[in-house]
Amino acid sequence: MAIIAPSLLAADFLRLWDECKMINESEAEWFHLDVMDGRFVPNISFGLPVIEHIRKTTKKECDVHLMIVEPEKYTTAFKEAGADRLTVHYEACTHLHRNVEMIRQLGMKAGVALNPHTPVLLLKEILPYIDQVCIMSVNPGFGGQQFIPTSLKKIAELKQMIRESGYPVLIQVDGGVSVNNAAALVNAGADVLVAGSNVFKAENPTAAIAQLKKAGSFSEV
Ligand SMILES: O=C(CO)[C@@H](O)[C@H](O)COP(=O)(O)O
Ligand SMILES: [Fe+2]
Repeated sequence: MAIIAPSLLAADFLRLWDECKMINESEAEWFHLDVMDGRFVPNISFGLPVIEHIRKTTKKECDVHLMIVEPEKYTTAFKEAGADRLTVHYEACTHLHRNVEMIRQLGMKAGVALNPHTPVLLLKEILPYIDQVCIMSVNPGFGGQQFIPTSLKKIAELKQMIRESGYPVLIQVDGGVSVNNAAALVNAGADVLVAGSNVFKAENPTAAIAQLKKAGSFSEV
């Protein structure tokens, strides 16, 4: 059964209270929060003050996806803002091991995200030190993009690597996730489905979350 993590990026920012309430009352387990700095990605989203307020409003796990350069400078600040899970990009870290150790030492779950062009094999040595991998199935920076189909193969390859490693690392897939590809993603090995537009832009977001949950529960393995 996949974990559902709606991404706030697609929410109506003038109605954040209602959007949070909707997530709180839904079947979603995590709240995915995309932080963009206009340097690592060509877009700027939101930062610490928004996360602080989301933290006060939701009991769901706050899963923060940092699309920023030098993420190590802000690890403590995101912990203080209320992040339960903190994901940094492989491509943004020179000292990835040091960064994920710091995240864990502060009591958060540590994640590493991979851009679509980055091979999963590069994560082999870091698997013992992390809790989740975020496979980006679009180029990071924007919501509402088309799912890149080769991501399915990456998920399957990573699943195999994780099985062989013996470490309990979750696979998250982020970008273009919908009820149409949820079952295929879970069958390939995804444990967590992040969905922005397909939840918040739906006519009935609560029902869209329930549909994702249902689609993600049909596993062939
Ligand atoms: O990290 C990102 C984008 O960079 C994502 O978390 C998006 O917010 C997903 O949005 P959709 O593709 O589901 O609309
Ligand atoms: Fe994200």
